[in-house]
Amino acid sequence: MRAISLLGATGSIGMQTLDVIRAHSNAFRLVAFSAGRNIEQARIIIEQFSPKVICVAQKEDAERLQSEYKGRVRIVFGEDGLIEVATVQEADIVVNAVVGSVGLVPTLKAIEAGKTIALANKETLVTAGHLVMKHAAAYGVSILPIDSEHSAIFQCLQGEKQKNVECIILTASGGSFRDRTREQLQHVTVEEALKHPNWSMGAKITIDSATMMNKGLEVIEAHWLFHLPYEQIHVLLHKESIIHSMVQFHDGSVIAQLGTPDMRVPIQYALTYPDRFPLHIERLNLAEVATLHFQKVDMNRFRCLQFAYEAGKIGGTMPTVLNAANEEAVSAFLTGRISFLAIEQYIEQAMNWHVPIAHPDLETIRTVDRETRQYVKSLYM
Ligand SMILES: NC(=O)C1=CN([C@@H]2O[C@H](COP(=O)(O)OP(=O)(O)OC[C@H]3O[C@@H](n4cnc5c(N)ncnc54)[C@H](OP(=O)(O)O)[C@@H]3O)[C@@H](O)[C@H]2O)C=CC1
Ligand SMILES: CC(=O)[C@@H](O)[C@H](O)COP(=O)(O)O
Ligand SMILES: [Mn+2]
Repeated sequence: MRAISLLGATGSIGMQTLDVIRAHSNAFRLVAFSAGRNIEQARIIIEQFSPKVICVAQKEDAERLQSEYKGRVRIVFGEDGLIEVATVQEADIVVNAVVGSVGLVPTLKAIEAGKTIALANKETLVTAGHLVMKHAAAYGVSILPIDSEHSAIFQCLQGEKQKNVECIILTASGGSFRDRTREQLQHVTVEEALKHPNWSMGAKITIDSATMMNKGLEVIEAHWLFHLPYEQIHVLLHKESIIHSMVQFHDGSVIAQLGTPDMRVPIQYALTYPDRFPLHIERLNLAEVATLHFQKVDMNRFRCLQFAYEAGKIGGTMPTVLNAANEEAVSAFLTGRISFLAIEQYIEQAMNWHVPIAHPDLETIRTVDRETRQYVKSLYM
């Protein structure tokens, strides 16, 4: 029986993780989880899974819940609460499915506590991949990817030697505006941006897919997870999201992982690794699909992807700035304060404003994250 602590249980990845736990209740049990502000959903999860400890974002919500569940569940809140959930003694695996760089410190603390990390929260690796990977190596902890492309690559690499990898190819759907010109992007709405063609996901990542920043974040995530230079990480447009990513080897062989787009596959693989459990999802029928499409990415059309490659290659605190600027700009777009194209404009301005610091420690990362958010806010407030 594997004991799981789940950060971000009320979100898209969180709820699908609960589906997997429910489907294999003989193999997994939920011992702790975190929610943000969705207290109604938190109550349902408490009733179904009877965890030991849960964390919510706000102190008032924690106090209210604690009086409801007195003597049954310990309720904590804020960043200290997230750390408590991430380090709860009973947990073997911590699934990190919160959105944003708020996931960084709980991940570091979970590593220190010796937990296996199943990582969906890509912002953690983008903002401080060097710290996370160094920490994981020092504490002998595995970081298992949940992001579909990285799970695909991880699966393709099983039994392979790192030295034989020529490059990896991340597939990209192109997001909600794949077929629109830059001219047509000027007046797009939040509602249109939130319609991803293939995946049902949280709001922030859906906007990231539309700007292609999602693929940019994934390039940096892949750099850290698979120890590859940026020159060996490629992106290919593939509108069907059936090939989840590929690895090309020095002998010219290309190994790909395919499947219908369903995040329960990579979530479950991270929880069962190195085993595989049955999963009752729609099977891929290639005869029915008949045709798969591929296209070169136009970096001028998808500027955020270009910014991510640049930030990754500069390194130091520049990926922290890329991530923080993106989080702030996406939040401003989602709340109707800036236009869709202003997202990339503010990220570019933040990267031009920042003087990168090499080999930043955690304190520096946190300072740069905070200052970048203030800088981006100053551009539209
Ligand atoms: N959705 C997907 O299919 C995929 C997602 N990912 C990555 O996984 C992560 C989660 O994505 P997704 O599930 O879509 O996101 P959602 O927005 O659906 O869920 C986010 C979760 O984080 C919680 N949360 C939000 N802000 C805070 C905060 N400040 N403090 C504590 N908890 C917070 C939310 O709580 P509440 O709702 O209660 O407020 C919710 O539980 C992201 O990093 C994303 O990029 C990667 C691949 C695929
Ligand atoms: C499901 C998943 O992993 C997302 O990151 C997905 O890949 C988004 O798709 P695109 O960014 O390719 O549009
Ligand atoms: Mn992905």
